[in-house]
Amino acid sequence: MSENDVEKKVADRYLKREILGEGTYGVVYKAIDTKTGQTVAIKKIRLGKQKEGVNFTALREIKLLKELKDPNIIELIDAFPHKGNLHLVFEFMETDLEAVIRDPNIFLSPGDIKSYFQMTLKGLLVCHKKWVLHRDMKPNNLLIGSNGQLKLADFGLARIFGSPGRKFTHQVFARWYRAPELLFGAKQYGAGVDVWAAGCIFAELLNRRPFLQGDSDIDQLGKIFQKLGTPTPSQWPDLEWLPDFVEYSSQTAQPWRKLCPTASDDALDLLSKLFTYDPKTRITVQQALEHRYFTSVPLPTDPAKLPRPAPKRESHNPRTSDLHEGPIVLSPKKKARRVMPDREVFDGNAYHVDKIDQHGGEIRWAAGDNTSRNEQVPMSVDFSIFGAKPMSRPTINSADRSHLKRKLDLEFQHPE
Ligand SMILES: Nc1ncnc2c1ncn2[C@@H]1O[C@H](COP(=O)(O)OP(=O)(O)OP(=O)(O)O)[C@@H](O)[C@H]1O
Repeated sequence: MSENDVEKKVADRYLKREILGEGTYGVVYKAIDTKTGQTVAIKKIRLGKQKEGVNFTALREIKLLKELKDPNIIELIDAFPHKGNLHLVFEFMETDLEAVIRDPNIFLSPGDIKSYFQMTLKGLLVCHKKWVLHRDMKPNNLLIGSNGQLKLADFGLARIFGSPGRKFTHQVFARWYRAPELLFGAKQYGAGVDVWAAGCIFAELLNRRPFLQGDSDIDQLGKIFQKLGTPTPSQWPDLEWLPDFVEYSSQTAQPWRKLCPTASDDALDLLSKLFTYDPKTRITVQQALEHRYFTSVPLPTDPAKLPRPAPKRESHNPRTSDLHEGPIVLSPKKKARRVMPDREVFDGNAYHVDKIDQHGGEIRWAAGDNTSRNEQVPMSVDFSIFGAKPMSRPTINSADRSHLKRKLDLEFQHPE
């Protein structure tokens, strides 16, 4: 049996349904796993031509993700290459935290907020215990299942496939959750970046609106300082050594009570610790979970009782309920909110940060890497070879993504 036959057989296990949307790494579509009958979400990532050889690091890290099994982490059920694309098969999730936060019909009680945030931290703790950072924590990456369980998604993808090009509109939103050390160009960073993002998500749950909405990296820092005050040398001794350090005019911190008026004292205390400027003294996820906020009344709501929006992708539509009919392409509503034309500025510096020394000293996006984030760098995967040296990080530009989408639509129209 040729390698292609093996690939085809694996791919045939899944019956493609409608497109769910398109994210930073490619198109995501709903599918049925014919082996188990389970509904799954398949993320299709273009790999490019095989001439680049093996991306051993990507394979190893995908394997690592597959092994990460936890109630608060989305399960990576399968991963396989097919027709030059890498397909990542995840359990299907009904909705996400962004949809919960934005739904005006949903009232979130203090216990509900506590429950959603506790599940977020529990998922993060599992990642951090395995020395894996999420690096792209934001409410739409926190998926929610039919039983109310919240699960971290898009976990580790930034590290495997590289940080997406700055021209993606998606990145505008990622910025709001970005820790100040990243905005100041830190080359080495740790779990604190996820803790900062978790703080932003917590404040967003409490206020029902994004907490720090900058429209450029510089503006993002401005927004942070405007609320939390400019960091003093005693608060963050190493700040001035960061590569992109610039001095901001001094501002004093606003009281937390004013920033999150509806929060309890315990919630405000936890918030202030999550937003510690110096990453070295920022609270850890473990410490955050041990904070008295989680043991004081009201206790976290049972996940099954949490309010959730109506499932955004019902299959009740008679046109989609028959597996043998052609798929309906659905564009999730929330994407509309993401398009912010003319706001993206490529400053060329602040995203030289995708390096971390958490996994055996590996540095990703080597310093001085001159690969433009706007260029396509094909990645190829050869599942039969191990031990080759890691390749450079690939990126997928928006032209590729449109191409990929067109191709996918064509495949739907002309099933093999
Ligand atoms: N496991 C899943 N179950 C159901 N829907 C999913 C799943 N994973 C992703 N989706 C949906 O597919 C679409 C694209 O998701 P993807 O994670 O690629 O991008 P995103 O979260 O919208 O943006 P970004 O790439 O910036 O995080 C979204 O509408 C998302 O809700």
